[in-house]
Parts: sequence; structure tokens; C-alpha cells
Amino acid sequence: MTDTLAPSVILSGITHRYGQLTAVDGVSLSVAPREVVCIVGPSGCGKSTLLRLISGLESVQKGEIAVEGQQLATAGRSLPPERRPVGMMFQDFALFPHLTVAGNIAFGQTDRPRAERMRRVNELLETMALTRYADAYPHTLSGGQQQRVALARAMARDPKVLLLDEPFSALDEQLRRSVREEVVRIIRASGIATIVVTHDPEEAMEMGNRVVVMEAGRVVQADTPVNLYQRPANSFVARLFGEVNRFEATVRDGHIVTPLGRVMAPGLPGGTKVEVACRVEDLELVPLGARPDAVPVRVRHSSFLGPATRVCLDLGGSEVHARLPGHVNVRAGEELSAAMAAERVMVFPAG
Ligand SMILES: Nc1ncnc2c1ncn2[C@@H]1O[C@H](COP(=O)(O)OP(=O)(O)OP(=O)(O)O)[C@@H](O)[C@H]1O
Repeated sequence: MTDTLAPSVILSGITHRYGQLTAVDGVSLSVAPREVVCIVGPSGCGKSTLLRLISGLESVQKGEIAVEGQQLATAGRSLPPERRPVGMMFQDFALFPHLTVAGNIAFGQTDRPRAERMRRVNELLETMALTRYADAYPHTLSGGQQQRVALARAMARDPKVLLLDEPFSALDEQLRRSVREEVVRIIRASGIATIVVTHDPEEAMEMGNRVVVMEAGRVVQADTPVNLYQRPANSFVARLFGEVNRFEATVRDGHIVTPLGRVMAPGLPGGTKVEVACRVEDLELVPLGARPDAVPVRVRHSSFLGPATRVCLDLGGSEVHARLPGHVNVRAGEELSAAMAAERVMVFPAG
């Protein structure tokens, strides 16, 4: 593991305002060498602003950014983008249409002797399996190939950190998955510390050693994908990574009564207002009366999704959902019993 190594990238106390709007609010974050960190969050939460600050496209107003011990920027002091050891790849690839693939990759290395530049270009063409397209122009390439050219260009100057902003959003669903796997393989093999911005939680979990969840300019939780899913810091994080059923309730005598049964609440004082959340895949359905702890529900409708069946249920007039693996035959109007998987129920302070 890389945890013992000094971080490659350190952001300390970054706050950034556009006029009255605070786009980034006191963000501190470090990325270890060889680590891929994904920043995920809804539109407008400040993800791209963070990348723009690291790359130097935006000046730091408050806080500090350092890469491998070198200060890149602090309020009033800033290294220009071209002098930062940072490679950036944008969502639209931003390739130069009038330059060949080799020309695009060579761009920005003008400070290097020609022989060295060509050596690096050839090396990257090989890594990206693009050698036979060296003299082709971007518009003649597939989306996946263009993506690899953009990545090669971002890596050409041997940056110490790679920044990818929504790198796959221009690709269709089918292509996205395979290109994503390929890009992650290349990045991991390169060992460059990488920050990926995405609004897609699944993409973040698949790519990141660590995932940073942002909301309204702040970091809500920075953790491994497993911890984010199993131990979300709050209801917002829980909902980001999957559909949940939620109930507001109050703690009484060490437990919480919800419409789906009792939940233990050890250590929470009586009277505490809480939100109880249960992932749709953690709602178990059994025949009516089969379990004493389950409550009666009636099927409203169900949808077969391929790997799972999503069932919409009436619970005393309100609606809850279950997601069962595979194809499950349930009829509208059918009566069943539902219970939450006790060990996976989540309890948060009421918002
Ligand atoms: N140049 C700018 N001038 C004024 N406001 C801006 C500017 N750039 C971004 N903002 C605002 O700052 C906030 C954060 O924007 P940012 O682009 O960082 O969010 P984001 O999380 O990357 O969103 P998206 O996923 O939609 O790209 C938004 O409210 C946005 O409207």
C-alpha cells in the first residue's frame, strides 16, 4: 500500500468564491503517490473549480496547493499553469483538429530537445496502442481512440499529477465502460497520482482507490468505495450510492419504531430525532406471515431490470421499494411481508 509515502498532492483549506457564491468551502485533501482519487457530487458542488485551481486555470484565493513538496499556489502567489507538473484531460478531449495524433501528443513539450520529444511521443503511442494512427487526424479516430490521444497528451510532460474532468461523458454508454477500464489500467501502470472528477457515483467507485464526496463546496466524506457504501457519513452520501427507503423517527428506550419494524438504537438518548435508511436491496420480502418481525405490504407494481427486479410496495398508504436479484414474479395487488436486514439498517441524525 501507498499510505506510508508522503502525499503527492496536498490541498489545504481551499476556499474559492465567484462574487457572492462560495463554490469551494474549506476543502483539504491529499492524494498519495500512485493513488487514483475520484471526486463525485452533484452539478455545481465545486468539483471542476477544484481541478481548475490545481491546474492554475483559476487563482487561489484562500488556502494552499502543493505537489510533491513544491508549493504551486497560495493566495497572491501562483505558478503559471505551464510551469506546473500537472497534466489535464478535459471532457471534450480538446484535441487540436489541425494536428496529427503525434502532433497532439508532442504539443506542449516544446521545452524539450526534439529527439527526447519524439522518444516520449513514440513511447506513449505504444502505451496507448496508437502507433499506427500516429499520422492520422483526430476526426478520423473513434471516440475511444481520441480519448487515448487526450490521455497521452496529458501524460506527455511526465506530470506528477493527472487531472481528469468528466473524462468519459462524451462517450456512449457501451464504449464508456471499456474505455474507462483501459484508461484506469494505463494510469495505474504509469503510477501518476490522479484526480478524476465525475458526477457518476458508479464510475467513481470503479475508478477510485478513494472517493471524495462533495456537496455545496464541501467534502462530506473521503473514503474507500466499500466504506462509503457500507458506512456512509450521512443520508446524502447513502442516497448518492444507491436507492434507499427513508423514515423519520424518534428514539424511545434504546430503539426506534419505523413503519418497517423496530430498529435497535444503542447509545442514542430517548427523544433523539433520527432518519432511518434502508437500501432497496436490503428490504427483504417473504410470504405473508412467514416472519414475525416482518410487516404486511401490498405490491403496487414491479419492473424487471435484467440483473434485478424492482418492486414498488404499498406500506400503509406510503410507498417503499425493494430490489430483488434476478427475475422475481410478483403480481400487482399481491400481499407479502417486508423486513429490513437489521445489520444493514442505517441511522442518521435527522437533517
Ligand atoms: N467562472 C465562474 N463564474 C461564476 N460562477 C461560477 C464560475 N465557474 C463556476 N461557477 C459556479 O460555481 C459553482 C461550482 O461550479 P463547478 O463548475 O466547480 O461545479 P461542478 O461540481 O464541477 O459542476 P458540474 O458537474 O456541473 O460541472 C456553481 O454554482 C457554478 O455555477
